[in-house]
Amino acid sequence: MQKNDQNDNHFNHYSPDKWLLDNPHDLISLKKWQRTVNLLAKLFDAPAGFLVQYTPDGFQVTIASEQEENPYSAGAIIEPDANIFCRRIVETEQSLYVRNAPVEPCWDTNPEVHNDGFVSYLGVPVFWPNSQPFGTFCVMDYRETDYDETYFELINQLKDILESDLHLLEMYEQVQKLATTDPLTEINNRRGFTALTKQRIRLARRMKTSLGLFYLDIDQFKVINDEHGHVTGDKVLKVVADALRNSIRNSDVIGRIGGDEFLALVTISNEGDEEKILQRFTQSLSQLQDTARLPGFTVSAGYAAVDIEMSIEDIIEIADRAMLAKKKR
Ligand SMILES: Nc1nc2c(ncn2[C@@H]2O[C@H](COP(=O)(O)OP(=O)(O)OP(=O)(O)O)[C@@H](O)[C@H]2O)c(=O)[nH]1
Repeated sequence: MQKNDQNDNHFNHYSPDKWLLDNPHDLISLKKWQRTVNLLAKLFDAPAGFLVQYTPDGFQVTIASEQEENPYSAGAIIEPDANIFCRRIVETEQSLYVRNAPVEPCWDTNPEVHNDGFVSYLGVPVFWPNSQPFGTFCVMDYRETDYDETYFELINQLKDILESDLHLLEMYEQVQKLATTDPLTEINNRRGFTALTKQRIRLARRMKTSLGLFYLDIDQFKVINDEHGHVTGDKVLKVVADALRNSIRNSDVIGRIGGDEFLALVTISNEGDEEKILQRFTQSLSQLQDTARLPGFTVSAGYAAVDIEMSIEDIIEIADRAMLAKKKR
């Protein structure tokens, strides 16, 4: 079982490793970006303007100016090791102006030059707010060009518009993360868990998959706090969250919904999966408990098969009752 990927069971729509086009969001107006890229091409009297995103998978055209002479459209992906102009920008994090590429041997293997026939390129790096490169904002021409200082200012001004949108997106992500994450264990809080669970139930309805819900509660947690102090109590909570993380799949959802209460929504593919998950949890918990040299403690777990017609609150109630029935006192 692989370590759980925070991106999948948290609300994390954006990261420098994901294509922005695959994660459309109301906050970003792609129409506005389209107008900005069209304007860039128009002001430069260039046949092609682009906003290009870079990820380890390569370069993706996020926006392409809408002109007949432009051979690339939004969504086009170029291999990460292709000798394209944008790659140089991402590597150096510097602007690049090539007036006449065919006379520069370093561009001989650039498909934009030898396949598409582009001659001139001007591009600037676009950054995420954390200073990681998002990609490039650029214009290309089939003719040799001689842009003056005004053009450099212009492309940088237009780029600022795009970067301020990326900033807004990042701030939104941060606020959403704060609102949905338990700061101690860094797993979902009740709000985050409920919202993600609703999504997963909708998906299960469509895909006709089965889900189950675990309700876990640490036994005598008050006594741990009273006898060993709150710092140890906090460590116990973190270890329980880590053991849960280690026992589930990427697409499962875990959360801390109260002081010492946890929930896990899991996909059930085969009969008996729930017992295997619980076994993995118990094993991982005991290992982590030993490593962290924590006082011995146990966790009671209740399980309910999810009836997708029921409300989440009712399903939680059933799992809670199952947990209480097993509670070690
Ligand atoms: N260290 C620590 N303790 C917490 C936190 N949040 C809640 N608690 C404590 O968790 C304890 C929960 O106590 P109870 O609800 O009585 O649960 P319990 O002692 O595990 O009893 P049973 O569930 O019946 O086994 C309370 O003493 C809370 O003060 C936290 O973030 N950190």
